[in-house]
Amino acid sequence: MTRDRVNQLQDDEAAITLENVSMNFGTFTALRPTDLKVKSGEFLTLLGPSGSGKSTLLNLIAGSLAPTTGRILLGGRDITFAPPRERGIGMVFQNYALMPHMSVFENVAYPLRIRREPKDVIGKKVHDALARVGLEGFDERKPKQMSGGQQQRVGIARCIVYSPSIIMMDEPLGALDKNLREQMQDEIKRLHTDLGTTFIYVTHDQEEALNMSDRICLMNVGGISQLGTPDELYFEPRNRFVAEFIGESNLISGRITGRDRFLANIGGEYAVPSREIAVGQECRLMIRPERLMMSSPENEPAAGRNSLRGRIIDTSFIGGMTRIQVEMADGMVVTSKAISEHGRAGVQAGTEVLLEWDPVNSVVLTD
Ligand SMILES: Nc1ncnc2c1ncn2[C@@H]1O[C@H](COP(=O)(O)OP(=O)(O)OP(=O)(O)O)[C@@H](O)[C@H]1O
Repeated sequence: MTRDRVNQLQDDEAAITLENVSMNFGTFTALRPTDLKVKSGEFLTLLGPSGSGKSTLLNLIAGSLAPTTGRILLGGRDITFAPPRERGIGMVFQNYALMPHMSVFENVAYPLRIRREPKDVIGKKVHDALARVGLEGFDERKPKQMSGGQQQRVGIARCIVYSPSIIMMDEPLGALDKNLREQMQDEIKRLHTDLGTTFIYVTHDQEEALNMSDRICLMNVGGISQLGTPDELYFEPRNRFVAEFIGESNLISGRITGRDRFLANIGGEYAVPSREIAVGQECRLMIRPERLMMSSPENEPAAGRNSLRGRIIDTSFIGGMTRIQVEMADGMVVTSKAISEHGRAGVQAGTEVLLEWDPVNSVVLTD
């Protein structure tokens, strides 16, 4: 997804607004006071490690939890204490939560029966929903006669059948194997595009979040670490947690010595993108492994580039890319990544190399 697309989603068209929302369980704070605007029509992912507060935030929006402080607005309507059924928010769960004794048709029809829709309308809507998830002809099956992926498609059909204004999915692909997960990621993305509905999606899998989202809300210990597009989080991480959670990163500790100068603690001064940071401020310099260009140690770095010299201590072939670990004379180890080439020479352990990078491809992190 592009930033252009996210910019098209207007801020003032918030589907959900959280103002100062927090959640305590007894003396334990699961969610610190949080502000969040989910834009109408966007695919927003709540990403974070286990225990970071993703499900708590989702349950507050769904109405299965009431916040300790703050307000939750759906469109302009205050729903902070409204019961879940009055919110019109659809949910898809990791464990599918299907009714085992009911057929696929009856499971998907259930939300419409509760809403007392006429029989012929129910028949049409259920078949439309099943067609959208590729389950035509499965009406009479029972959930246990289906694979995990098929059961989750039923879960999704049951959610979209009554056209909720917001669809929330809590680790919906968590129980599926990798290939099926990737296939269903694409299906869910397509569904989001077709429906145009606001999606709020929970996962702890960063690749899934990068692949699917318009924006990612990265959470850590009960708070939002950064909210932004996938490329903002990858290229402009706000702090060390974001830099390490999203993708791989090299972090060099040191301090700022001038407007665009950085001195590493273990020695070596580097050019960095200029930022308003006080001279002397301790910080870390972050460089993504694929930005460290490797070449022969006889080479001189190109003008304006930073460089390190070291020795390869390990390489791992990971398909399209090869990870190369390089140790400097002072013991610091950095990781470089290069496009794999069949039978490539010169990347075996023990080889001396020059690593260089353009300062614009590094980020100074102050916390
Ligand atoms: N009902 C509860 N009572 C007490 N503590 C709770 C309760 N629900 C959640 N917590 C705690 O709140 C914190 C956040 O939990 P939450 O389920 O929101 O995390 P999560 O990011 O969704 O994690 P996971 O990826 O493991 O599902 C955790 O430390 C959890 O133990």
